[in-house]
This record gives sequence, C-alpha cells and structure tokens, in this order.
Amino acid sequence: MAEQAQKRSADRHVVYCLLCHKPQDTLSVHLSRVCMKNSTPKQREAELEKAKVSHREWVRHNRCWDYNQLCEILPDPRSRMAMLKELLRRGFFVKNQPQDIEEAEDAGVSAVNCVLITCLLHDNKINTLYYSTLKTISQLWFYSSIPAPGIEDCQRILRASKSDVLRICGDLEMNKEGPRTDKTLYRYFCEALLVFKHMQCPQAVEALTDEEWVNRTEQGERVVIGVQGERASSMRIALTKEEEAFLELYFVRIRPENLQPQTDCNNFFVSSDGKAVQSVSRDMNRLHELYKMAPYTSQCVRRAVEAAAKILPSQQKGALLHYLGLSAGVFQLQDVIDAALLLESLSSRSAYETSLETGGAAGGPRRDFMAFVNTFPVSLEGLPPSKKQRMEAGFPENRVFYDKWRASQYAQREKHLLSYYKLRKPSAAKVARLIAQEGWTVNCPRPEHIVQLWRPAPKKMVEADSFVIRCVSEQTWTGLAIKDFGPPEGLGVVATRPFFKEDIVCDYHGKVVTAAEGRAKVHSQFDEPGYVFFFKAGERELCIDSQTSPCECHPNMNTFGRRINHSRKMPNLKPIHCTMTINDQDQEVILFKATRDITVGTQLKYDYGVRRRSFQGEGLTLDWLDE
Ligand SMILES: C[S@@+](CC[C@H](N)C(=O)[O-])C[C@H]1O[C@@H](n2cnc3c(N)ncnc32)[C@H](O)[C@@H]1O
Repeated sequence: MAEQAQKRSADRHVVYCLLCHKPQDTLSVHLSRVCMKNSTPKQREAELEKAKVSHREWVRHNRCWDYNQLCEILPDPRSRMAMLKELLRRGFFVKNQPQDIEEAEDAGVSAVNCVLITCLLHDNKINTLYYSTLKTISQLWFYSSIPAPGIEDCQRILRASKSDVLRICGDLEMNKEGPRTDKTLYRYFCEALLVFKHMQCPQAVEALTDEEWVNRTEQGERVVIGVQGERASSMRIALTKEEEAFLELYFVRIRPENLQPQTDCNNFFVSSDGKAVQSVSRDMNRLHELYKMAPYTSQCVRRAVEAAAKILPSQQKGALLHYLGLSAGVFQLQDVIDAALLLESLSSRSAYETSLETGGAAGGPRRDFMAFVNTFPVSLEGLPPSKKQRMEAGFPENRVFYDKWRASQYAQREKHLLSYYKLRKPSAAKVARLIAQEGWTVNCPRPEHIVQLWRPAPKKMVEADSFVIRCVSEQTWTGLAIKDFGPPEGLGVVATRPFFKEDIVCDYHGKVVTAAEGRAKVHSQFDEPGYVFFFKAGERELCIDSQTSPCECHPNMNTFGRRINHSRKMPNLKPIHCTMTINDQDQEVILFKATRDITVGTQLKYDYGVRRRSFQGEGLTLDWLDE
C-alpha cells in the first residue's frame, strides 16, 4: 500500500493554480474545494486545462532566459547581477550568462582583475590570454572600477575589419567568387555598422526587414531607414551614403545566395542556412573573436553614448533616446538625420568616419571639434559662431559643431549653477534669481532642470567642504529652531526653512569620548535624558558627549543636534559619520542628512537606534522609543 502511495505521489504533477498562484498536487480537487467551489464542473475543467497549458508553456519556453535579454532590460550591472542570481536561485536557466559570477563578485578577485585592468588601460587591447579569462569587456568593466569604454573604443572593431571588408567588396564587384567565410564576415560587418555606429540594439537589427530596406529614403547626404513603408519599423536610422553602399551590396549580392526557396524569410539579415539571423549579439562576439578583440557589447556602446550625451541639453538627449530606440515617438525624416549627426558628433574624434572616408581634399573642411573649440572657445558668456564665421574658418556649414558648441556651453552653465549649491538643494526660484543675475537669456538651463540635476555631494566632498567645516566648528547652522513640545518629548528642533532630501542639516555637536566613557556618563546621570551619541569609527567605539550645555567651546550657544528627538517609524534625518579636518586636527563628526523633503515647521527626528527591549526591562515604560 505504502509503495503504491509513494508511486502515486511521484506520478503526481504539480500544477500552479492560475487563480491563487499556488502550486497544487491535484489541481482539479483544489479548484472544486477552494478557488472554484461555486463553479460548474465544466468551468473547472476549462480552468484546469488552461492551467495545464500555461504550465507546459512555462516549462517549454519560459523557464529559460537569455543573459543578453537581461542586459537590455536591466542596463544597470548591479541590478542585473542581483536579478541573475535570483533567477538562478529560483531554478531558471540562463544562457549566455557571464562566467564566474560568484568569483568575480567576490572582492578577492580584484587582484586578478587589477592585472587585467592595468593591461587593458596601458595597452588598450586585450591579448588572447586575457581574453580567454573574460567573456566580454562589459564583464571586466562591471567587476572593476576602470572607466567605461567610450564610443570610439566600441567602434574599434569597425576599423579593424574595414580593410578586409573593402577587399571583399572589391571581390564582389568583380564577380570573384570568394569563400563563404568572407560573406559571413561581410554580413557581420554590416550588422556591426548598425550596432556600433548607429547604436541599434541587436534585436532591432535582427528585426530589420527587406521591406524597410527597399523603402529607405534618400535625403541629402543621408539615407534614412524606417520612416517610410507600411509597417511599424524596428529602427529609424540615417546612414551615410557609404554605409548604404555596404548594406546594399550585402542585400543584392550575399543575401539572395542565402535565401532558401522554401522558407519565407523577410528579414534583412539572413544566415547561411536561409533563416533570419537569430542572434546579432552572437555575431558581434564572433566578429570580435575573428580579430582577437575582446567583444564590446551593444550595451557597451549604448552606455558610452549615454555617458557622452550627459553634456547635451535634455531635448537633444531625448532625440538620441529616440534614435537608439529607447523611447517611442513620431519621427520625421529630418529628426532622424539630426539625431544621427548628433550621435556622430558625440564621438570626440570619429576615427571610424575618417578612416572609412577616402579623406577630404587638402584644404577641405576641417572636421575636428577640438579644432573648432580652439577657434571658437566655449565660454559661459559667449555666443556660438554664426554660419558665416564657421565657414570662413574652414568648418562645415552644417550645424553639428555649432550644436555641440552650444551643448558644451549649456553643460558649463549647468555646472556653474550647480556649483553654488554644494551642500543643499536649491529651490527653482533661487536658481531663477541666479540665472537672472548672470544675464543669460538663450542656451540657458531651466531652473527646474538644475533642481532636478542637483545631487548630494559624496561623503568625501562633504568632509572637505569648507562651508560644512565652518558650520561644524562654529555651530552656524541655519534654518533650525529649538521648540518646546511639552512632556514627554520636551524640547525638540523644527525646520524654519525647507530642507530637501539629502541636505546636510546640522551635526551632533559635543565632545568625542570613548564609548566606555559615554556609557559611564549615562549611568551617572540616571534620572536625566541622555545627551550622548554612540557610533563606530572603523574599529573604534566612540561617543559624542553633549551632556553639558552650553558646551565649553560655544558657551553662548544652545546647539541643535543634542535637542533632536527620536522617531523609529517616521524619521526625517539620518546620522552619517565623517572625519573632518578642523583647525588642522582630524575630528570624528556626526552629520544629520535629510532622508526626505522637510517643510517649514516640521520637527526633525532621527532613529536613536535603541528599542525598549534594548534596556532589558528597565526601559519598558519608554513607549516612545518604539514609535
Ligand atoms: C537627546 S534628548 C532630545 C532632546 C530632549 N527632548 C530635550 O528636551 O532636551 C533625548 C531625550 O528626549 C526625549 N525624547 C526624545 N524623543 C522622544 C520622543 N519621540 N518622545 C518622547 N520623548 C522623547 C527623551 O526624554 C530622551 O531621553
């Protein structure tokens, strides 16, 4: 009997109930007893069937993830790694995942990576030995703190493969039958143009259709794909004439050879088995492998664009996002061309362009933005050169450098405005006043934009900030007042001006003593509230003693930190430990940072970090500690 039962249970198939999302040994029984007890047998049967179909679908298709897909969804490496680990923990399969996740995440591996990184930085290329250790550059980049690759780095593969591709072009044009591998290499190169030059995601490249190609539109020096035709397009890009020629040669000479009569493939990129190219990412890896280069991924180049685009005004950033397919929107032909030009201008020295082009005639237009800014220096106050000035100085008449000049000035202005607000977030009105003082009327950041851009200074900067140092040493914090809230709270501190999240509000002023001395002080003042703040500075256990007020160093002052009351559930401040050099001496300081926006009149509170139970019985009456 027992054996039979065991067999039966082993045969049982666990299926998730789609209504309560719980696994069920016998779903039919569960439905009739729980989730569908008031339904008819027919309805339950239908539900059971649905659940089985869903279950099969999940097992067959949805249990398997592709790491490249995770990269697209979660560009932030840390979140992605966390997600990857979680998926693996939950029993999903993840193909193309980076190797040695655990090992590389472990700080201990940094020594190995340091060697690799040093080589990479010095040499700017990875030899095969290092390459075999690392799967992708983004992996190295993620696990280390080396600067992310720039656009040009990611485009190196185009330069490396160019001479072979030109040779293949020659062969094709002379109807010389080359080896199959040449044709595959040529296809890789065409895909790479879209991935690394036009920063399209691999999926969009895979989805490009023959119809989109034949409906491309020529406008001036550019050829635009994806704004004509019936179907919603996978990409909208503006190719140069030369790039179009590369792709057209592939389209008329290589693609037809790959197409199989029986298969109905309308994708632009077709592999040698007649099917649509399945993984452009894989093709890109192979292309890099062929040239013994560690593979940059499409995420690398897209991140590089994002980094380079930081200097651009938000409107231009938006145009780039459209171009990269990261945001939806209506696209006009000219928008696509403008975005393509902008993208090109982001690469400080578009080496790929210069090497692909036959080179301008001597004395022809100079294309280098560095030369442009040398001639027309970017300044906070100046105006960009007019078209006439640009042309007279030998630069192209188009607006690429002009736009880039304006973007640089805009970025300078942003930086300049933000430099006024190192410690505390400004209000939009305050920034507007500053802009008015500067007298800027065009190419000027919006006050709200500056407020949005404002970021709290990193701890290191706060520690070195002369304003904070002065406030700490002289206790000149503003925007605060001590108020009597009556029993049981007693005195507390309220805001008399708005504070924004991340603002430094004040410090916990007092004498730094050891934790043991602090504890002794608390015990000796049994009946009084404790004005002490315990903390750890590395291995040292310390305490700020502010029991005595006024303190010796500020005999005429009532300092704020010691009067701030406690809240466990709704604190609006967070203490942070810093080491500051005050009067040439290192001093341990506790600063309070706002954890949310604080309006005028709000009482400031932080979590003392002790609970009633911390007092082992003695503090049972201190209800407020747990509130
Ligand atoms: C560092 S002092 C804060 C300032 C104090 N309220 C005063 O009047 O000087 C800590 C003491 O304040 C009181 N306290 C702080 N937070 C409180 C709260 N949420 N409710 C009631 N009393 C509180 C307790 O008596 C505590 O021992």
